[in-house]
Amino acid sequence: MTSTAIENALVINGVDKTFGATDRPAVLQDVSLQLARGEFLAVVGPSGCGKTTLLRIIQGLETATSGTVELPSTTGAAPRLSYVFQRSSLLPWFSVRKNVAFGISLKAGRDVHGSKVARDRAVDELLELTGLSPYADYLPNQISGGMQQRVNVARALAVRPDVLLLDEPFSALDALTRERLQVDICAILENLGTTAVLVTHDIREAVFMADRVAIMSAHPGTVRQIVEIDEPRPRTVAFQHSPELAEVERSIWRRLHPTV
Ligand SMILES: Nc1ncnc2c1ncn2[C@@H]1O[C@H](COP(=O)(O)OP(=O)(O)OP(=O)(O)O)[C@@H](O)[C@H]1O
Repeated sequence: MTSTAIENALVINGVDKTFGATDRPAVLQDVSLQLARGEFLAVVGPSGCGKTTLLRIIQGLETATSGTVELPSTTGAAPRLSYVFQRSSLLPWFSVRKNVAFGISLKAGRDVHGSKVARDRAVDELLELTGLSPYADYLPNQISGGMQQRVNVARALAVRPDVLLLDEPFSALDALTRERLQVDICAILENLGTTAVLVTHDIREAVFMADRVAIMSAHPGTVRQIVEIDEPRPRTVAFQHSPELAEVERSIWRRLHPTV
């Protein structure tokens, strides 16, 4: 494997996807994307263009009809992927702490922490990083929707994923909670150097959080353009409401609505 390939955490090459019979229209066509380690890519596009299907193919929940998805490993160990969904997927009878720890025990066969002490320390650090320490002993139904999504992210990060997949993670939240989480999760991923792919309908969110935004079109779903976001990370609240962000947001919106 070349050093360029190893520097990439994810390489998607010419992925096509057709559900069912091959004479059905393709959902994805010739999708190619590369993510450098630590990079944050957002994917935007019209409803039904195949964004979730693409994440599911990366995760291995669907197989591509053709094309490849590679997760180059630097250590020889199998790469780890974590997925955060739109809605909270916490176990209601487990405390916040146990839910985060559960993320690790789920992948016990590939434990990255080595010992129980190291695992407990990793959970403590994640609770601290995500601002959840005061709520460690609460049950999911005793905390807000925003806090529940923090727990979901902490649980996904507990296995130290090589690539974190985020599928509309904030869309069920109110605007203020969403903005706060965008800032905090951005800072956490930057701090940990986590490579991430975010699927979102919210162009502003994509521009605020990502290093690059892939714009997809539908029928078939394909990557039309990739926009570099020329703003250092971690991103600040000032950038979230800046004219620069609004301008990039507008230009992506226009590309998604060429006839308006
Ligand atoms: N298991 C499946 N079987 C058949 N068709 C499917 C399956 N999963 C997805 N599709 C189809 O693939 C297309 C893309 O769906 P997908 O959910 O990936 O789009 P999306 O861009 O994420 O949409 P949205 O933005 O509305 O969430 C849709 O037409 C959908 O009906």
